[in-house]
Order: sequence, then C-alpha cells, then structure tokens
Amino acid sequence: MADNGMLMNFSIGEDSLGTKSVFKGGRWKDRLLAKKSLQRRKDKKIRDEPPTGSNAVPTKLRETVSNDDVSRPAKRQKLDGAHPRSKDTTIKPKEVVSSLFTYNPKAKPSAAAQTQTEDAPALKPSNAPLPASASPFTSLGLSPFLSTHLTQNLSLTAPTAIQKAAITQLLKEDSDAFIQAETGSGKTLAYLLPILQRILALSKPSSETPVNGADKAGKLDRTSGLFALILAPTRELTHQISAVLTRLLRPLPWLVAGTVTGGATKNHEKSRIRKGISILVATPGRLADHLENTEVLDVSSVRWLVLDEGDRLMELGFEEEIKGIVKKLEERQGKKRMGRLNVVGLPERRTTVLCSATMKMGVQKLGEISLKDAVHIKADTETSMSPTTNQDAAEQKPQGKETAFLAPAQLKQSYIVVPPKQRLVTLAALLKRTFARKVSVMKAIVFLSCADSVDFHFQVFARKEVLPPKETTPSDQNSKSYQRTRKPEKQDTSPPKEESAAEPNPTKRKLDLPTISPTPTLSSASNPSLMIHKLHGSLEQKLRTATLQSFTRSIDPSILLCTDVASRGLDLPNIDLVIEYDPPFSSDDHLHRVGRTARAGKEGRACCFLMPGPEEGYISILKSCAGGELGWVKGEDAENVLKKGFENQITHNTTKDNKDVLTIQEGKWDDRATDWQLDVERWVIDDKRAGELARKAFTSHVRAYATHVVAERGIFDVKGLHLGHLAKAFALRERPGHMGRGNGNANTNGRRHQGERRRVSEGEANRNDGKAQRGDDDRLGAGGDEGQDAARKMRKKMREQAAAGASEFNIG
Ligand SMILES: Nc1ncnc2c1ncn2[C@@H]1O[C@H](COP(=O)(O)OP(=O)(O)OP(=O)(O)O)[C@@H](O)[C@H]1O
Repeated sequence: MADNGMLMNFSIGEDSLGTKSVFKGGRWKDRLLAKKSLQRRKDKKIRDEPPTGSNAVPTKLRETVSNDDVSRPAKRQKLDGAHPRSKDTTIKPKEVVSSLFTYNPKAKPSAAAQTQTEDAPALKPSNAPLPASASPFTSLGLSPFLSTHLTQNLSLTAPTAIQKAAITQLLKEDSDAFIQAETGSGKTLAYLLPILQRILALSKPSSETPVNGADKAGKLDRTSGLFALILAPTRELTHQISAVLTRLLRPLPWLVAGTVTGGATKNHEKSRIRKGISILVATPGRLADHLENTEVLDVSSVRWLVLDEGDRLMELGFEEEIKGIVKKLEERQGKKRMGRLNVVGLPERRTTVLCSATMKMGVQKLGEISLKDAVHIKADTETSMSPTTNQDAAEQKPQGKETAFLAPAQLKQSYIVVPPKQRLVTLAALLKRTFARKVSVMKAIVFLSCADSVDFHFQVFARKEVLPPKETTPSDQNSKSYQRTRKPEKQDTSPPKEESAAEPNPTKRKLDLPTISPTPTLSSASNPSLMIHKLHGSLEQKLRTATLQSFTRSIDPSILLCTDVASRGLDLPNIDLVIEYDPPFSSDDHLHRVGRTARAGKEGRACCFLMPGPEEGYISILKSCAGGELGWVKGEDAENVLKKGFENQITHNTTKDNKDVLTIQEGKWDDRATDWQLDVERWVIDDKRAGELARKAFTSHVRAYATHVVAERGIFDVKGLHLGHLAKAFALRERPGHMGRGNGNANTNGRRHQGERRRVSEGEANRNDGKAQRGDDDRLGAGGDEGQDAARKMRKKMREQAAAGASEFNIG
C-alpha cells in the first residue's frame, strides 16, 4: 500500500510537514505507518534544502547534490556519459559533487580527550652517542688506529650504547650474538667495527701494534680470502652498508669490500670476486645463486656471518636461501684452497651475528636456523639515555617495556583523525604548513600503502593547479606575485657511484627522472623550490637508486612519497618528519617507518593519519610504541591543520618567457581547501590518464588495506571502509564501479609488490572474517561478501609469493 494513500485517511495537526503532527483515528498500525511515512518526507525535505550554518556546503557547491550521506547507501553516478537509466544520451547529467565539509564522521570524544593541548618537552635522546669522555672507542678494545680514523675522518667521537655493548662482547668472545637495538642507534657500526678489528689483527700476533698504511697488517691482501659475509634484505640496504664499509676501509686499501645483489650484472660480480674480496655484502638470493654457480667464490675462510634486519629477511621469505647459505658455509669451512695463504689467527669457528630492531617470531626462527648459543646483546638503557644522569635514565625507562621495541625517546609523535573525504586535502595542508618556512623542515617522508597510490599522489602534487581565472589573476587586490627564472636542469642518468667515489654534488638535481619533480602546489613563497620524489618497488632498480640518491643528496627541501620499500634500515640524512598517511601494516612497521627520523640522537617528528571510528583504536598502539605514558604522542586537530595549510593559497604559473610567477592569495581556508580538492577532481575527470591512475590507486589501496596484520585487523577492518567517502581521497567523485564485485584479482592490486607485502602470520588463514555489514552497500563486503572474497584472495596470493621466496629487491 502506498504511503501517500495512507496519509489521506488521517487528520493531521498543523502543517503536513511541520514538527507537531498528531495522527487521530484508524488502527494503531496504520497510524504508525503514516507517522513513519511523514518522517521520511520530512527527511527528504531536509536533504533537498540547502543546509545552513557550520555544516553548510560551500557556496560553489550548493548547486550540486551530495550523494555521500553516511546514513544511506550512495547511488551510483555516471560521470562521463548520460545518466545510466536515461535513454536520451544528449542530456548532460548534472555534475554530482559532494562537499568536503558535510556528512563527515566525527572523531570519538575519547580520542579527542587524548589530545594533548600543550607541547610537552620531548625526552632526552635514547639512541645518541655516549659522552666521549666516559666511553672513548679505545676503551672498548678497538685499536688506536681505528679509533683515530673514526674520530678524525668520520667525526665519530664516541660509541652509542649498542656499539659499546656489541663491540666489547664481539671482541671478547667468538660466540654468536643477537644484537637488538632501536632504530637509528648505530647497529651497522656495532657489528662492522669488531669484525674489522679482528680482521686487522689476523696474522699479527700482537693486536696492540697500530696498523697503518705504510706498515700493513701482516701479509693480508684481497687475495687472502673472504673473511666476512653480510646479508641484508634489500639492494638499497646492501649498498648503504657497503658505503659505510668503504669509508671505514679507506685507510686500509689492502682490504676490499664488495657487493652482490639482484639486478646487478652477474659477470661483473664474478670478475670482482675473482680479483678478491675481503668483506662481501649481499642480498640472500644473489649470494645463494653465486654459491651455486660461481666456482671462484671461495667461502672456506668466512669467519663472520651477519644477518642484518633479521625480521625483514624472514618477512621477505628468505628462510630457504639463508638455510642453504649456512649449510654451504659449514660444508666448505675448513676446506683449504690450493695456493691460499694460511691466515694465522683465523678463529676456528664462524661467528654469526643477527641484527634486528624488533623481535618477531620470524627473528626467533632465523636465530634457530643460524645461531648457536648466542649472546643477546642489548643497549644498556641506563647509559644510552645520554646525556642524562642515571637517575634521569631510570625515570625515563618505561616500566615493563623492552626499550628495543620502542621508538626513539626523543621522537615527537602525533596523530590526526581525519574523515576519509578530507584525507587528501588534509595531507596537502599538512605538507603546505610543514614547508611554509624554509628552515623549519628540510625533508619529509610520506608513507603510503601501495605503489599505485604513490604514483597517483606523486602526480597530484607534481601538477600545477588550475584555479578559477578570477582568483589566479595577479592583479587581484589580495594577491602578491613573485617572479623567478627557472634554471635549466642538466640531465644526468648515470648510475650512482658508491660513496667512496667522488664527493656528491648536492646541487645537482635529476629533474629529468620521472620520479622527481618540483611541486608547485605545495611550494610557498619562502620555499619556492620544494621538490617531490617517489619510490616504490615496481620502479626499475636504476631509477630507484638514482631517486634515492637524489633525495639523499638534495640540499633543497624535499618530500619523498614511498611505500614500505623505504621503511627498513635506510639511513637518509636530515629527515625531520615522517608522515604515515596510510597507517602501517603492523606496529613493527610503524617503528621502522618512524625510525627514519630521530636517528643517532637527533630530533624528529612523526605524524600518523587515522580515520574516525575503529582506527582511533590505533592511538593506544602508537602510545605503547612510544613507551606508554612516558612517550611523546599528541593529537593534532584536523581542522586546524586544514586552516593553517589553506590560509593562503599559493599558485605557480609559467610565463611565455619561461618565468615562474608565484601568486599568493589570502582568503577563506575552507573555500580554498574546496577549490584545491575540486581542482584535483576536475583533473581526474578531464585527464584520462589521471582518472586511470586515481582508480587504480583507490582499488590497490583498498586491497592493501585488507592485509593489515591479523592482530590489528579489528582496527583496520576493510569491511568498515566507506568506499564512497574514501574515493574522494583519491579525487574520485564515486567509487570505481568494479570495487567489491569480487573479481578478486590480486594481481591487479596495483603492485603492492611482493617485497612490500606482509608475510601472513600463522592462523591468519583461519581468521573469522565475520559477517559483512549490511545496510550500506558502499562498504566493502556488503552484498554477497565479494569484498571479503577479494581480501581473502589477496592474502592467499601473498602467502604463495612469500613462500616462493620472491622479493621485489633481490631476485635477479
Ligand atoms: N657513534 C656514533 N656517533 C654518531 N653517529 C653515529 C654513531 N654510530 C652511528 N652513527 C650514525 O647513526 C646513524 C644510524 O646508524 P645505523 O644506520 O647503523 O642505525 P641502525 O641502528 O642500523 O638503524 P635501523 O634500525 O634503522 O637500521 C647513521 O647516520 C650513522 O652514521
């Protein structure tokens, strides 16, 4: 029965859609139905009226209709053609745009309550070098020559706490060791220095005698044998360790370091191995390959094996390779090669050192494979809290927490709860605000969930804004304009040299690379040459290396957009801010990501984006990673960030004579934010490639979202995502049509590449996915569980690839 008919049988008090409606007569059931029908009409009327007050749609959008009401399913809109149900294709559909500022879910009051309003002082650094007077390098057993080299040539005056502990232990005994220390605490030198000291002492009965270039240690040279093997999970990390080693070996030219990694030419590696290498840094896949196929690789004299970033080695599925390498080392140890120098003083047994900042199941398993009676070396937190007194240190130490699992104490962490529709514009605002002043932040890293998302956001920030003509006119009375001539950039695509080679030229920028661009939209008057870089595992290795090198060496303020490819072990200088735009896939990943800043006692900031709802549960994990109540974790007000970022609008235009014109307009922040968002949305609609990028990024992001570790999947529940709202964060006015249809093709996930993938923990497969949320078909998983199906397939695929030992970095 139609509701309209029902209403006619009742007498209704006051106006039919007024607030005081009284139903009289008829059965109670009919009265109830009529009441409900009236309520629906009222709701419809409210929706159709332009809202007023704080929730008003900005003026420019009032003629448009919102389809993103949280409380009801969004209707599918066809943007690039006629209305789906309309047979008349000549009728242009009305543009459907939802406002950034309406129908947004709000942060829970409990999350707001956790927001600190005042800036608490950060704790004293936990990974800084110790006071030089208390612990000089010589006091640890390093030779005066090495100590002098560290101080004079590498500007390292004293060890960090983990270096002190590791160097003392590894020089004292030949037992295996597990080195565990927080990010940025100097683990690389903690294992390299004792190995170097021991190699220098080989063939020299008295290690007391200083070694120098003129009187080299015994008869050792590069043909004496390979003494140490260092395994690292990624090519980038391998090259980084090799660069540190090369600097250490500079005054010891008779010792030679080398690398073997996937992606490099095997024949070149073979010829270097043939010439002789004293210390080899390798990725497991390529080393296993050489052990199998390269006759000249003699590992019989290897006495030190280091497994750096142990947890990552396991995550990337290198278990089998490592088992094979350990087996080969054991088989070949002791077998003397004809013609080899018999190195006096070579230890009888091999020492294996496992390094990790975090202690996962995988690390324990790796320990079982590789270590025998290992000593667990940890930083003495009481001495690591330099330069505080012991009493301060004791007060700082979080009760019942392993400090090695924590972020550096001096790191200032924040979180920002942003509704999905405002995510993109808030990220832009945060970056604008961050780089508003030249001196404030030199470099920032933004972590995203997948390669496609990195590609999309890179393009968003690399493009020039096209604002409405009135507002871009420099003659506007609120506008100030600046002019600067763009310098022609010199092309340089040559492969990067190791640090030992010529000194870097920091002014050289590789603008011709597709991974580096100026970012006009984020630049400011005082910071006009802001650069943006992108890095992910689907890029060609050469491009990755060149991009990373350019970002590292740039003296201009720069932003790096990346996946977790850059989260482990990389020591990038001057990183002031880490933004986790997409939350990490596990709390361990969070520690590694934020560990790219606040290194070796330096200051650093990190900010994690969360969405209102279950994601707010992550705040307590952020706090516990920061050391509980003692840690520095502050909530940022999302609206404040938007206000600060969009107070002034800066636009760049290029004149015919190749001059950049910088225009600053002052005005209302919410209008500016809306203009900015609409501009990106128009670009996505008008430019076919951009549209494709946005849709791929969105799809891949949602699929990647399904791969959070099982323990945190209640917080990051893919079924709870409001896809319609989230689409706006990818400048899409509706979610892509195929989402949630269960095509389940994990390969189209847009390259959240094997190496970036989470190894699925045991029991994950048995996860009870629960029931799909009904009543809101904009949520993945509603209507037939296709979303769950896609997520399940994605996880299965990842398991297969991890088991196959594939890695984005190392297979070559
Ligand atoms: N004794 C020291 N004094 C000053 N700086 C140091 C010292 N030892 C190492 N560093 C610097 O600290 C930074 C971090 O070192 P390293 O990369 O070895 O840290 P890490 O513990 O391996 O970090 P991660 O866990 O992130 O891989 C490097 O820039 C290094 O040069």
